[in-house]
Amino acid sequence: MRIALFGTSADPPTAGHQEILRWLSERYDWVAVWAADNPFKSHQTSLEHRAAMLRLLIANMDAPLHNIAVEQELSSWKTLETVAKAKVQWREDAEYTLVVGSDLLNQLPRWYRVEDLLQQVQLLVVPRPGYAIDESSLEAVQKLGGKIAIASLTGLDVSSTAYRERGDTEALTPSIIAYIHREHLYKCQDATTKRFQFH
Ligand SMILES: Nc1ncnc2c1ncn2[C@@H]1O[C@H](COP(=O)(O)OP(=O)(O)OP(=O)(O)O)[C@@H](O)[C@H]1O
Ligand SMILES: O=C(O)c1ccc[n+]([C@@H]2O[C@H](COP(=O)([O-])O)[C@@H](O)[C@H]2O)c1
Repeated sequence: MRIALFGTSADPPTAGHQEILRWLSERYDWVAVWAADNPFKSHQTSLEHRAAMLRLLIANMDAPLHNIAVEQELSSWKTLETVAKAKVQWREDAEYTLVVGSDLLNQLPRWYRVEDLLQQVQLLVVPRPGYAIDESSLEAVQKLGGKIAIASLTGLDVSSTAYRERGDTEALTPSIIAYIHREHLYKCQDATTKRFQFH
């Protein structure tokens, strides 16, 4: 069984995450996704809201995809811990692929006990506009034991930051926009979005 593990800050989840999930679902037996904290970032919304938005993102995908699940109990800021939980949930001998965007390649060597982590997973890097995959970053991760594959998909040119900082609703799907309005999240951005709509 081939399992894709995809953790996200989901602050908020974007159309970019959705596209990656769709792509993974066509290639892996099971796609586990969860909202998590990232110790290298601050988050603007509670983990509970971020997990709820992630569930909505998946529930509202065009085609019903029966092999994607929000496995929120896997969530930990230490991905090593997430993998340990995954191994309890599925078999020890399942093949685990950790999915990250190319923007994380430079951060990865600073992750918690990264060598232990890289021993237990394959790494799939999704190219992201603006974050070229350079040889030296690849080599650094390979030296730590990383078994790296590059996805044939290039991610959309969107980000959660683009929404948080500029109110870029192009990055979001309609159900996430509705949830943000209903729950009064990201207040400044919401005001910006409304102002743009009126002018
Ligand atoms: N458009 C994208 N293309 C490729 N990878 C992506 C894309 N969006 C997110 N990812 C990857 O998905 C994972 C979760 O991303 P994250 O939730 O941090 O989104 P983000 O848009 O990068 O957020 P932020 O702008 O807050 O940093 C990371 O591995 C990230 O590299
Ligand atoms: O294990 C770590 O040390 C570690 C450090 C930074 C990020 N992560 C995880 O990487 C995933 C992607 O993070 P982000 O913020 O880019 O969405 C998410 O599951 C984080 O918990 C994990």
